[in-house]
Amino acid sequence: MNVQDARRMTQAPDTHATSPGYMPGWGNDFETEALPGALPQGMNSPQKCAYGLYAEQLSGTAFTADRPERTWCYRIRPSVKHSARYRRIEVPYWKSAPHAPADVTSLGQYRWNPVPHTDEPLTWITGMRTMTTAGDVNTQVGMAAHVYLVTESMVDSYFYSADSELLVVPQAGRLRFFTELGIIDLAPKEIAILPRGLVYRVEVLDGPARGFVCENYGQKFDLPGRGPIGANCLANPRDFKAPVAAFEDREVPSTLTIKWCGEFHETEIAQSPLDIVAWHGNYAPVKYDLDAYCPVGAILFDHPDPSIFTVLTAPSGVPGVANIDFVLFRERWLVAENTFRPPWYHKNVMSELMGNIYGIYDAKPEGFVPGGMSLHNMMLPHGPDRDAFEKASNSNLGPDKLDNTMSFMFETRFPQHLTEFAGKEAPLQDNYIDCWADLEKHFDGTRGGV
Ligand SMILES: O=C(O)Cc1cc(O)ccc1O
Ligand SMILES: [Fe+2]
Repeated sequence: MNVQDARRMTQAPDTHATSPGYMPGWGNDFETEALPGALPQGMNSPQKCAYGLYAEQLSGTAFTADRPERTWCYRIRPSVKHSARYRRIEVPYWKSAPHAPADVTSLGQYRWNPVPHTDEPLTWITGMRTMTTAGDVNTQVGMAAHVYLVTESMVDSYFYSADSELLVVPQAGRLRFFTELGIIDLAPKEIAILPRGLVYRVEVLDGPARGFVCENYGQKFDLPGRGPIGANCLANPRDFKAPVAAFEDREVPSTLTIKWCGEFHETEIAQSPLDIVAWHGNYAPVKYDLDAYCPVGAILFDHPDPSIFTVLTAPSGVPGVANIDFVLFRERWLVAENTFRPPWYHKNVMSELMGNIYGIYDAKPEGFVPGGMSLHNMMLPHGPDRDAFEKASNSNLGPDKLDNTMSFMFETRFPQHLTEFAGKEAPLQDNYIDCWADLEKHFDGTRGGV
């Protein structure tokens, strides 16, 4: 294809690629071009780039990082070309740490029903509802947990977060993330990571859409070390998919919204910023199918720590203590003998925020419903509800499949603070702690053994 033909192909429709394509592998050094020959070979900064493109680097780690993560982009215009100064805007429901409202207490066991949609049309930006924040966005530690309610596509409107990478966990509906580096379509049972600094717009493919977001202010998510498990199982690198290059050549007045130090700013731009024709590098968005997660568990007795179900971990700088672990409780066989099989009762120095994607969670057969969330904050006791305890203590133990279940946990070393939304507007279950009220005293001091 010659250059003229290739250019024509980008004219109608405006978008060069309308269905996504993906490249497999976690942390690979990818290369991809939407037009042939757009990617310089053997160097990054040629004096003139093919097709009259501009070269621009996106640095996701410091220049001097041991394993730098950066991507070279070949784009129609450099992203510095926008036509207005940044001006502050209000996005009232998207909060950042530190944020601990005085009239909301975070000390407690909390559970919410699914946050319902309303008649209000909401985009990815206006539909973000922060539930908790932890750490400090300015010092780049901690996280925020959000629910998103999205009914409308972003039109001539683009967004990036300078504060964070976003881990997106859909629960209902399908979304398209048209990013600078390509297109990711996302449905429930999949997750995506949108790196810090990457521009995108979000379209509704099948709405309304609801899901969860973990906003990571700190060091990027990585695959956990598998230790004695060895080289396979859990999340395998090849199941992560980065998009192939896709671009738009559209000259329409547009807005670009930036989240920066917890504040939102807007600028005008005369064209679509999604104009990267080719790129190479290892700093890219990815998606992952949670059905590809291969759980490893107890095959004789006892209940291991949930860290065996870690999909991704974001380090905090302290070895073994994560800024965030993303943990998946999916379908699996329970075979442990002579064992209380559900999660045990415990208090944890880490703070556990859980969400239900579908089905029933074994420790909470009632009340923790798809789309719902719970929070067991730092050092606050929790565990199976009364019915789960009685059932698991008395059932005949054969091999048992936990079917139709997918829940997850955002676990952080920092206490999580409820927002006003989480404490006052979201459908908080006021009676949650009653699920433990009927736990009986079984103690009999005259009887040894069981
Ligand atoms: O609290 C929870 O339900 C999450 C959890 C699950 C598990 O299997 C062990 C510990 C734990 O915190
Ligand atoms: Fe727990």
